[in-house]
Amino acid sequence: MDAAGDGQIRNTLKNKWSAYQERRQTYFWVLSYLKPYRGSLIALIVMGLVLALGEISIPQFLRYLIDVVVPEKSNTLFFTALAVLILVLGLMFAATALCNILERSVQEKAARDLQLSLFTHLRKLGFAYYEQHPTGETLSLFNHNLTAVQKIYTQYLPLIIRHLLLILVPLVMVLHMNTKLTLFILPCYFLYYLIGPTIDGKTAMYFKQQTQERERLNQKIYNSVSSLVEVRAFGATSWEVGRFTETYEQYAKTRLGSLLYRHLQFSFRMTATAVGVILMYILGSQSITSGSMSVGTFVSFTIYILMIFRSIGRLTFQLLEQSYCIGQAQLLYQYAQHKPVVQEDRKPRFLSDIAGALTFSEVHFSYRGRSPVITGFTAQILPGQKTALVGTSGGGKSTLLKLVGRFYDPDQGQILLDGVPLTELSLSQIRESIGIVFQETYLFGLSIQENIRFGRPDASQADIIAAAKAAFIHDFILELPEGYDTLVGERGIRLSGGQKQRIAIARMFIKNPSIILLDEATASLDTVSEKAVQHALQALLASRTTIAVAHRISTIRDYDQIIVIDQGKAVEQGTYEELVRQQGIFYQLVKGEELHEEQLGLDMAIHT
Ligand SMILES: Nc1ncnc2c1ncn2[C@@H]1O[C@H](COP(=O)(O)OP(=O)(O)OP(=O)(O)O)[C@@H](O)[C@H]1O
Repeated sequence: MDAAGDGQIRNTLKNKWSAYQERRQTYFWVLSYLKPYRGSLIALIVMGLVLALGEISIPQFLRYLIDVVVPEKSNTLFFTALAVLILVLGLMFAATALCNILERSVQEKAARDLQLSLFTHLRKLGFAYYEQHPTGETLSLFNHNLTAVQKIYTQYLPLIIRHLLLILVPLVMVLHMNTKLTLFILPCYFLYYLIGPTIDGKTAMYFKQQTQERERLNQKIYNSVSSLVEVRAFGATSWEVGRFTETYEQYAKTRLGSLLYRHLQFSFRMTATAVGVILMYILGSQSITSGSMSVGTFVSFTIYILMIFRSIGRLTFQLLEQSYCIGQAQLLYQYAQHKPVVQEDRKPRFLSDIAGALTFSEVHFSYRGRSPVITGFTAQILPGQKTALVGTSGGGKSTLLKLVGRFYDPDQGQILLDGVPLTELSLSQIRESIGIVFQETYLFGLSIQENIRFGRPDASQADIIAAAKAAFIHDFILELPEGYDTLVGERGIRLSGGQKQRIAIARMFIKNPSIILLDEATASLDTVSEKAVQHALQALLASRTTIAVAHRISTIRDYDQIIVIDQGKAVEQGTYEELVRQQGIFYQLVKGEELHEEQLGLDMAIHT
């Protein structure tokens, strides 16, 4: 074999080894959530053993009944055997009930702990994770993959031990009863393994594909629901339905393949079992006629053999299912290993009071694997000063806001808050002292009151009303059918973009941060709504440090400083008047906007 072939084999082996290692780590990671419930697990295993021993003892009773009690025609013996049988069955019944209760409780608790730790992790991953991972993918992880992990907890671990026992003990019994017959029959069952592994491999492959297709389908459903309005507005319903059907067909195809191979698996296993059973009856009847085996022994032999076949079948099925479930759990494991892009300092600093001075010193930043977005940005923002960021689209304005909120860290350079690098400050203090108003406001499907209280959960009713008044939304709220208790969102009333923005501003009043970041907060509003929101914003921004990404230059005339950003750098800096006087890029932007507004006015005049 040549060196290239050698290298290929080595690579394949290496890949297989690392895949095995990851599966092993995933399995132990899933099991680690069982640690607090060790006691219950041991009880489950003990109960499983009782059940298995009970099952194993029943054929012995039958043998005794057929070979001893029936020929002797003794009532005493019959009733004694019956009483013992009832006792055993009663014990088995109690053990089954206890097993079920314990199993449920362990499953629920471990799954709850896992879910909780994954949710906490999702919060830690924060903004950067949401930006890079589609919501459908995360939903699928939390629904489908989590259910698969729950299965590992419940059925498999205690059941595997029970089935192992139900194979080994009957095996010893049948070998002891009739070694020759056992050695003839058992290999038949393993006929399955001549072709079984190929079928198993195909089943696993289809199952994996099915999972991937299901994820794609979930994402598609999520996108379709989210884009319902746009799709209708564009009259693109048939295009959307076509795309949906295509994704669904692909999913259905892999699901069918997966089902087909599962059925094949089942049928081949049944055939192999049937061959064994037929052989057992032929050879067994010969042994009875020749007198080398009693009828009772043959009956219990048959039950033990069937017990072995059934338990091997179940065990293989469970091991396979477990292997699929580990495949599913792997995605959750990978997700749990995701490191947040922003890590809190081991000993974070906590400032007693935040004045709100921000310093950007030679900041460089690029999104992972992308070309640089911020390329040496330097600026100074004094406490309470209002700064606007303007510039061409894609210049890095929103990215700078994300860096101030510490959703990402600069690759080089520093951002300081009141003279302390953001990286040294406690993350919770940064989040508390910064308020962000986005272009789109998300309102929870709760009352208006709760939506405002979101800014500070311990706020009183009086604080909420004061905040709503400050945001010029109080009068509007009072006109609603249930005032502050009116539900908003999909199940409640619909609010206009401007009304939502003013609720977001009321939230900020309640939160009372020292720094406000505005990301084109009024860009999508009409002129009337914009005026109302601007009014509320002016009140909010008074004496707070503000950085606003401005869409309309007319809204930032009174700002203390305007920074023009081009390709991640501050290229012009000054007040509105100073920048206009410079006649540089900002001057061009102002002229462009004036021209645009003139054009708009002209168009309106023509149409009216
Ligand atoms: N999460 C992200 N991952 C990768 N690239 C991103 C991400 N967010 C933004 N970018 C890219 O970074 C560059 C700067 O984007 P940014 O949104 O900061 O610009 P902007 O000046 O705010 O633009 P606009 O005025 O159009 O909102 C763009 O090229 C954009 O495609």
